Amino acid sequence: MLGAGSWGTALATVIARNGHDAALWARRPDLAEAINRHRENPDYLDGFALPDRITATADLATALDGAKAALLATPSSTLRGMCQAIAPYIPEGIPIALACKGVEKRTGLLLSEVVSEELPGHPVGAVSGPTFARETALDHPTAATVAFPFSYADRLDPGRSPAARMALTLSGSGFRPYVSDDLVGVEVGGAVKNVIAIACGIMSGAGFAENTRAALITRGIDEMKLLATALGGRRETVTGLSGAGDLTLTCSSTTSRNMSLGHQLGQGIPRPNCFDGRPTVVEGEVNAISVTDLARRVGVPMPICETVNAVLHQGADIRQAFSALWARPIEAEPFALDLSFDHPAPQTLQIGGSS
Ligand SMILES: NC(=O)C1=CN([C@@H]2O[C@H](COP(=O)(O)OP(=O)(O)OC[C@H]3O[C@@H](n4cnc5c(N)ncnc54)[C@H](O)[C@@H]3O)[C@@H](O)[C@H]2O)C=CC1
Ligand SMILES: O=C(CO)COP(=O)(O)O
Repeated sequence: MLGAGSWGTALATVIARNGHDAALWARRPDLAEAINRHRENPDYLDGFALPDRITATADLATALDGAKAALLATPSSTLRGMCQAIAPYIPEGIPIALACKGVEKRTGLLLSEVVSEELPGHPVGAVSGPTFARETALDHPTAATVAFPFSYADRLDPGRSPAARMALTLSGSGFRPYVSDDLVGVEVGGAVKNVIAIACGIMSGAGFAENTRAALITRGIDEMKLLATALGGRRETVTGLSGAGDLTLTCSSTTSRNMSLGHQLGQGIPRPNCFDGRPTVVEGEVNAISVTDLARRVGVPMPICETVNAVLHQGADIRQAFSALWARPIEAEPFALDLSFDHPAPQTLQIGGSS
């Protein structure tokens, strides 16, 4: 497990609890030492006792020595550098699963494409779904999708496919994996849901409530569907755990860092003061840029993601941006129906709610 943040630690716990040895790579030697000494990750999952089969190390060669599979659980923005760093040590041909979610900012590549570019010759997939780290570590009933493209040989013998083997490794009392061959659909869901969660947070922080959240979730699913299908993924995948499932979780409470960031911004807290000024991984923040860039490139309208990007990165005013989002010309649902008729002038939303 490459990355000893909250998610890497939780997934390593799932694997170790299932009776496998899990090497957990931490960037900082002092954290690796603290994990081994205290059987706890004090920085990212404090108060939770780690299984004995987890061994932390800050040395990549040690972490990957004899590995049967590798999971990448560092922030998406660090992924290419991580792949380059592990290239000399990763055993030939082992499956690599992404546990991080996003689209690369500079290139607009899906994270699996980044891994394949840097580490050719490995099956590359993803583990993605509605999975808060602490609940997963506590073995709360949790379900997620394990997605790898299926080769012809995998179809003939699915039980030996990388997806099935990864799913079997993760499958335990509380953790229930599902298997998919639609990696594109799964990755798009994981990248987009964080941006939509920021939108939900902004609106709740600004004083709006459940109608608004349900609208953003539902229209967010539509944005996911359009991007996934434009990139060759399947619509049905977007209604699964890695799409609608994760979107629902992430947009439901400020346990989500993405929802929480939006909520604080919606309350008028300046970005530098959010999370009390602590640096926090908020994937939707950087992915607001990469997702909207990618959407424009493939010609897909994603107005919610565009609005979040405008607020976070282009200095747009929350009230004006979200008013404009709500006042867009009437559209058809589903999107395919061709509509055109006169539309009234945009109205301004009453941020802070109206009584
Ligand atoms: N926390 C959660 O509930 C879940 C998180 N994820 C995803 O997992 C990924 C990691 O997130 P968390 O573990 O939650 O973050 P975290 O904030 O708990 O930990 C971040 C980790 O990344 C490491 N890191 C930071 N900068 C780095 C760099 N330049 N190079 C290498 N490592 C670096 C940190 O040392 C730390 O181990 C994200 O993509 C997130 O969306 C996915 C599912 C659930
Ligand atoms: O991806 C997650 C849950 O599936 C974690 O969401 P946050 O990064 O918003 O906390």
